[in-house]
Formats: sequence, structure tokens, C-alpha cells
Amino acid sequence: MAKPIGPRCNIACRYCYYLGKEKLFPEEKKFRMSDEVLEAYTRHLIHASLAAGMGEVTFAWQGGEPTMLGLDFYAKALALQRKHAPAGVTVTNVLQTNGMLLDDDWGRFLHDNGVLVGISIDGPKQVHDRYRLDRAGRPSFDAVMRGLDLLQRHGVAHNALTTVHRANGGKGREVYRFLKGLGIEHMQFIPIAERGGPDGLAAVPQVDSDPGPPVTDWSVRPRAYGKFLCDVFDTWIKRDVGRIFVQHFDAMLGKWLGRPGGLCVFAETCGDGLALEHDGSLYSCDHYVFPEYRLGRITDTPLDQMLWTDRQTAFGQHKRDSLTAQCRGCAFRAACNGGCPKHRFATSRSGEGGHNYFCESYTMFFHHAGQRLSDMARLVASGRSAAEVLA
Ligand SMILES: C[S@@+](CC[C@H](N)C(=O)[O-])C[C@H]1O[C@@H](n2cnc3c(N)ncnc32)[C@H](O)[C@@H]1O
Ligand code: SF4
Ligand code: SF4
Ligand code: SF4
Repeated sequence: MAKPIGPRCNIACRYCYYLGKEKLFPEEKKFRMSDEVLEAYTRHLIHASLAAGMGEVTFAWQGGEPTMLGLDFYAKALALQRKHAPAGVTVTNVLQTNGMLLDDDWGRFLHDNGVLVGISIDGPKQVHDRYRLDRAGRPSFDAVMRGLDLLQRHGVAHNALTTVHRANGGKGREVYRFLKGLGIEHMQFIPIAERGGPDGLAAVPQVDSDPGPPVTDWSVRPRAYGKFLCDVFDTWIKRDVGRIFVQHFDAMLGKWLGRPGGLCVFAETCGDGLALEHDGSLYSCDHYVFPEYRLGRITDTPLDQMLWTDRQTAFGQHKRDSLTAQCRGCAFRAACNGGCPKHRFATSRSGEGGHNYFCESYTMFFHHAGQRLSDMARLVASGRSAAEVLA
């Protein structure tokens, strides 16, 4: 994942984990990936993807707000991809945006170049505008809806990325129905849970019933996130299987089918989801952009060399090797793998630290949806459609 504009953004969502990264670049004025870094990234990503036997190369653009760079930047990026990709290799671009700066020129460009766009929408206006505000506290919802409409009018492939936080945590049904009503067919839900830390997030006292140490006051409570997942699942399974795709459920179905891949959060190890900053610095993961996880600079060292260092391998394996005893003995371990290490700041049932804050959420979901996931997996394994699960 590349951050061509670093942490710069046109708004300032109150929960954003990335805005504070400006502190990593005290001398920086421009926050714009240089032509040199862009070309090195393009060459190295194509080379590393093909060397790893992948038939397709995917460039993921994120930030900060990547559309602030303007279309020229992406026209240049695509030209470099054409220059460096061998004939016959499929190159895909994925752009994650708040959608507010999109216009007709963007719509045409994204459509004509087959760019897949993720647009951040947290739910209906009241919920979305709880945290997704600009620096002056002005809401973003109306501008985001204009951006979504533009994507849809231009026929741009898109999905919604919805963070689950304190304001929408218990509102799974409402959020799902709202997104569906907008014509969204692909949905991703990401829970927010953070404590204060080196990226400057402010810690506030946690509500008593929550397990673990203090989290920010926008972090979703484990039970609310569990309920969110269960409610979305129940709403989805009634009539939308095979028509609307929820990344979490696809990943879980893949697990029940014993298929590799899926979401990094539920993989056994981490390590191949690197983050590239605008200055060419490469970090172990988008959620570990801290000095101690900086692997090097892409203009100095080839990407695959940084990927296969002992340090990065250890980063990836730490996820498996640091599981609590509760996780190691858990009936859902193969599906969950202890979740994301970023969320392992709670306490297990036996009092062991480093347990996942969302364990209760995941357990609720597995108990609630496990039987129907098994039913769907059996259908798919026998060559039938998962949508038959209803019958
Ligand atoms: C950092 S933004 C960058 C791209 C673009 N500006 C956007 O908002 O889509 C990428 C995604 O991260 C999500 N996000 C922001 N803060 C988060 C946090 N603290 N935990 C988890 N996800 C977060 C955003 O809601 C957004 O969907
Ligand atoms: S729009 Fe994206 S980058 Fe900007 S503040 Fe919100 S989540 Fe962060
Ligand atoms: S640390 Fe979390 S977000 Fe990063 S690769 Fe691992 S599971 Fe994924
Ligand atoms: S459900 Fe809880 S105990 Fe089981 S693997 Fe996941 S985090 Fe660990």
C-alpha cells in the first residue's frame, strides 16, 4: 500500500490513526511522492509480484487523502506501469478515498483505467458526521454522497469501507441497510480500537464493563462490535448472499472452506502487507508506521530484499508466536488466529496480557454464524451456490 501524499488530508476525522504521522517528517513541506520514488516503487512492485509467482500486480493508493495529488500524478503512475510491466501482465490499481474531491474528470479517468475505488462511508449522515469532520468541525457526509454518485454515474467499480466505532457500533442493521440502499454491493467493515500511544492518539478512561486498558473514546466496545457483525450477518443472509459481498463474511467462508488467503487480520502470520510512505520509506504494515518498524528506503534497497529480511519475517511470525494460552486452546483458532496484533492489549480469561481486545466480538460472531457458515461451506464444496443456504 502506497501513501503518495503521506498523512496529508483535506479533512481531519477525529479517529484517524494516520494524520499524526506528519510528526515522522518534521522537515517535510510538500508531502508528494517524487518521480524517483514513484518509478522505483513501480519497478520494484512489478518485479517482486512476478518473482513471487503472482499473475497480477496490484497498486494500492491510500493516505492521507490520495486524491489531493490530482489526476496528473495518477496519469504518470499508470504511464510508468505501462513502461515497466511486461506484456501480458495484468496491472490493477486500487484507490482508497474519502470521495470528497471527485469530479467528472476523475470519474472518466477511474472508469477508463479500470481503477477500483474504496470510498469511506460510516453510515447515515448523523452517524457518518459524528467523527468524519474537517479541522473546523464541518461535516463531510454531503460531499461524500456527491462523490459516490459520481462514481456510480461513471460506472466506476467501487466498494464502501466503513469503520465501526462508538457511534455506529450497535447499529449493524441500520448501517448495512443504508449502504445497500446506496447501491453498494461490496462492503468492508473495520473496527476501531486504539489506546493513546506514540502516534499521538489521546487516551481516555475506558468504560468499566470493557476488558483491558483504556481506549480512545471513539473506540468501539467489544460487545457492540460483536453485535454489529451478528446483526449485519443476519440481515445479509436473509436475501443478499451472492448479491452483496461483505469482506468479513467472504473471509470467514474461505476459512470454513479451508482456503488460503483472506483477511490479514485472521491469517496465521503477518508480514506481506507493507506500507510505503511518500518519501520512499517502507514500513512493516500500514498500522505499524513507527520509526522502529521502518525497513529502509525503496530508492536504496529493492522491495523484495526488504520484504525477506529477518526483521520483517520476525514481525510476521510474532503474530503466531505471541498468542495467549486462551487463543492457543481456542476452538476458533484456525478461523481467528488471535486477530490483529494491534488489538492485542486486553487480558485473557486467565489474566494473561496481550490478548485481543475483540476476542469477545469474534467469539460472539463465531457462535452466532458458525453453523450457517458450515452450511454455506458444504454447499460451495459440493458445487452449489452459497445462496441456497436460506432454503
Ligand atoms: C486512513 S484512511 C486513508 C484513505 C482516505 N482518506 C479515506 O478516508 O478513505 C483509510 C481508512 O482507514 C480508516 N481509519 C481511519 N482511522 C482509523 C482507525 N483509527 N482505525 C481503523 N481504521 C481507521 C478510514 O476510515 C478509512 O476508511
Ligand atoms: S479522510 Fe481518511 S486520511 Fe483523512 S482524516 Fe479521514 S480517515 Fe484520515
Ligand atoms: S499487524 Fe494487523 S493490519 Fe498489519 S498485517 Fe498484521 S493483522 Fe494485518
Ligand atoms: S476467538 Fe478469542 S481466544 Fe479464540 S483465537 Fe480469537 S482472540 Fe483468541
